[in-house]
Amino acid sequence: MKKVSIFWFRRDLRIEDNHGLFQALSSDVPVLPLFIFDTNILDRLLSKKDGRVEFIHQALEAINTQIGGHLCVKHGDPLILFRSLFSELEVVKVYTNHDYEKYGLERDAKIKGLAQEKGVKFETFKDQVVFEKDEVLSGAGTPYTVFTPYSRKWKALLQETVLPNFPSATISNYVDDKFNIPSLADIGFQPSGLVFPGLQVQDELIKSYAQDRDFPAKPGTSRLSVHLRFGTLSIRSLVRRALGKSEVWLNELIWRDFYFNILHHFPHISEGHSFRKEYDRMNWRNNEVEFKAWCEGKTGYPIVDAGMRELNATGFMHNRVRMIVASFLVKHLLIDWRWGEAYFAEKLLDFDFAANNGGWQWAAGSGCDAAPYFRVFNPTLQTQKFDQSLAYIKKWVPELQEFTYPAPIVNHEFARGRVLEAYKVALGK
Ligand SMILES: Cc1cc2nc3c(=O)[nH]c(=O)nc-3n(C[C@H](O)[C@H](O)[C@H](O)COP(=O)(O)OP(=O)(O)OC[C@H]3O[C@@H](n4cnc5c(N)ncnc54)[C@H](O)[C@@H]3O)c2cc1C
Repeated sequence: MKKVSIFWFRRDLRIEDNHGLFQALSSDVPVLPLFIFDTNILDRLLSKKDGRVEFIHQALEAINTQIGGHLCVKHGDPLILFRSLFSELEVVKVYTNHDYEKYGLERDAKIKGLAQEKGVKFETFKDQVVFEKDEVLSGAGTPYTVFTPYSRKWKALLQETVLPNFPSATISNYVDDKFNIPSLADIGFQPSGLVFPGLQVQDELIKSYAQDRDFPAKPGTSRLSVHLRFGTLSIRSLVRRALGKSEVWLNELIWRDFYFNILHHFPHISEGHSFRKEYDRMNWRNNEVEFKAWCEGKTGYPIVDAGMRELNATGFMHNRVRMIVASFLVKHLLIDWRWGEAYFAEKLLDFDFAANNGGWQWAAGSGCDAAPYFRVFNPTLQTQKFDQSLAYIKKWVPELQEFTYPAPIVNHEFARGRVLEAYKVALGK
């Protein structure tokens, strides 16, 4: 048997500037590039038209074309598949990039254990974030739980570091074998009908990001989140683009690192707990009819309905509107933030556990945020500020002026009083 190494693609679906892939290709041993459609993940998806699966499939086709057909794509349970790969091939080493999520960590520990049993090396690399784990700590050696001091330290560290650019696309030390990629239908999925955002962001957009980013009717944000989610773009390349052009956009990229940092240091958030555990005492109303109205964009609050309809139709929602709909679910309807978190997880193309959980806990006041629970967004004022001409709302709620459009599901002032009381009771204020 010929010796091979395996590079296992996961959230890093690109050839350019890929740390683990670069390390694998730089060794003498030919590399089998591998992707696994993991049935432990796919079997839990509710729709067979899930856009994320289609996005991944397209990214794999692109990689395979770029590397001349050498990409090996499998479908099944990674542990079982690695067991057969280790028996069919003389595998010297498995290379892959770090995963930070609960399932990924447990899966990697099992594969590493199996590799060790078979005498195969298993090594992972930092690729998905700029700084990870214990790299950004306070002077006292503790993790940051508030963004601003974290970002200050992050920026100071960046100044001391040369941000690497791994030339993985320039080395082609792949095995000779060529493979066919299974079709979407082969793995039990169908096209979603969604349009995926492009890979490009113009310098002009980055430069005017600070002025435009809060207005959902404007093309003022990059729409790169799905590419960062699946690694079709390198975070390092985007940080390089941001430097000197927009401090505000750079901060958004740092928020992403920040939430990975929270996930790493506070794993209880992966177990369904509030970041601030006292918030788990909240007594939610959890009215299912109201939850359905929120999901379907039928609350009678146009900005909330527009956001939910955008999400349902495109798999995307503008950040300002994500904050408004999340606040509305939690504060106006008194529905557990975990219900909203789960709905976003099902629908968002860019769904990422760390950012999504962080965003929802921020909205619920239970997260790592200096702003307290009593910030209750007023959807009407938010509309006046950020969609004054109603351009965004009219796009998604065309029946706004018609009698078919529902009356508000709840009165704002009443809801505000109700939620503040509920928080006071829960927190013993
Ligand atoms: C309730 C809620 C849930 C969210 N869920 C997710 C999620 O599942 N996945 C996700 O990627 N983002 C999530 N966000 C953050 C943010 O809304 C999206 O990253 C952003 O809207 C994506 O649009 P964009 O690519 O145009 O971002 P831009 O504004 O162009 O920002 C550039 C990149 O920075 C990162 N980023 C921006 N804002 C944040 C943030 N607040 N937290 C973490 N990263 C950020 C994203 O990777 C984004 O693509 C959530 C926010 C809220 C309030």
